[in-house]
Amino acid sequence: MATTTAAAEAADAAGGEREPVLSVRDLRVWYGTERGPVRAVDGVTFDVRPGETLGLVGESGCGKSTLGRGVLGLTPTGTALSGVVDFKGTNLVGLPPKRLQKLRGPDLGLIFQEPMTRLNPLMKISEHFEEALRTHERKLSKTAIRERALEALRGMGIPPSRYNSYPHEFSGGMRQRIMIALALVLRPAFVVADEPTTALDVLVEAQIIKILADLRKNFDTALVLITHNLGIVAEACDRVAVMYAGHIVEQGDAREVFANPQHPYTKELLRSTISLSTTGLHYIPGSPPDLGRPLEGCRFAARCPVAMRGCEEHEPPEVVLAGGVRSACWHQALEADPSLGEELGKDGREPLAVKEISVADEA
Ligand SMILES: Nc1ncnc2c1ncn2[C@@H]1O[C@H](COP(=O)(O)OP(=O)(O)OP(=O)(O)O)[C@@H](O)[C@H]1O
Repeated sequence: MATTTAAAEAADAAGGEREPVLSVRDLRVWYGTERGPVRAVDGVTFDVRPGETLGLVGESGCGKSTLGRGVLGLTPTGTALSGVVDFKGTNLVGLPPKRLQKLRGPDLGLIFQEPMTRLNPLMKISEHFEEALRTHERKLSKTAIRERALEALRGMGIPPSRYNSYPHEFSGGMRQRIMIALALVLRPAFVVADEPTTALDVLVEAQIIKILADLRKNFDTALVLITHNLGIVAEACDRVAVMYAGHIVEQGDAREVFANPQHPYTKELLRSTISLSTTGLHYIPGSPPDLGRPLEGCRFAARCPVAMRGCEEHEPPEVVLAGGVRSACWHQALEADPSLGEELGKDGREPLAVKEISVADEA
């Protein structure tokens, strides 16, 4: 786990949690398509505090990247955004593009998966840093720029002797670390890292995860880390948010959620992970719903091993459980407040026979 900053220690000593750097409330990000809206993010709420790493996990296509880009206002034209993304008191939703552009870099950072598409092959690494720093910190001298850039590169294990090299002269892992250094040289308060290690070998992956964890110590940066790798989340994240079909179904302290998952989807997702104690390969039958269709009820009901009849029609409320974990499942909601059961109707608590899905169905 990452080290605690002096500011975080002071907040702990004062007995309070620090104010979130980013507060997302009921965020919706819908893509406009010919066949109608694709509701990739459909009412999502979470906070990220300074120095905190939030892991965002879930199956492919559940909306993780859209959420990461949506909070930074980096979605394609024709995308509809609603809700609130409060960054240090400013709502980023609906902010004019020019103001958003100004925040990106010095305040808001994004680390992409494919560094080669983001680094200009005709520009030396030094020129990339000069461009980034000149755009946002105009008063810096050339010497100061060089110092800042070399400091950031050193932090990523790139020696100063490579400062004037071109992107193609580096390995894939090194290019990825250069990209991270470029995002961090401006010392942003909030960073989204979207699958930053997917294309890399395990040693480089471990290095990058260590670097991202150290961010907290060095810059007090708040980080949303999008990944398929639950092992990375267990190792590098303070909190975890589990996404399914455009919703966050469970979120809370990473250790707590991994040790004691509450939502049936989280349980299934964790069972699907290969570990040393795995004896057989588990997968979740079926596939997530089509986000291009209006959905009602619990979106996981059709695949949920413990679904009740009412789950199909009625959306489960989010409840706060022991340890501050939030889960949106009727089972936990009813445990917390049995009177909520009225909404499910007469046979609402009867088990829902989940359809056996054959290979032919899925093909
Ligand atoms: N530009 C787009 N236009 C229309 N639909 C899109 C667009 N980009 C993504 N989608 C759809 O939005 C949904 C969420 O996609 P997204 O890439 O955010 O998921 P993800 O969880 O990040 O997936 P992965 O783990 O595979 O990267 C998917 O149904 C996807 O097909």
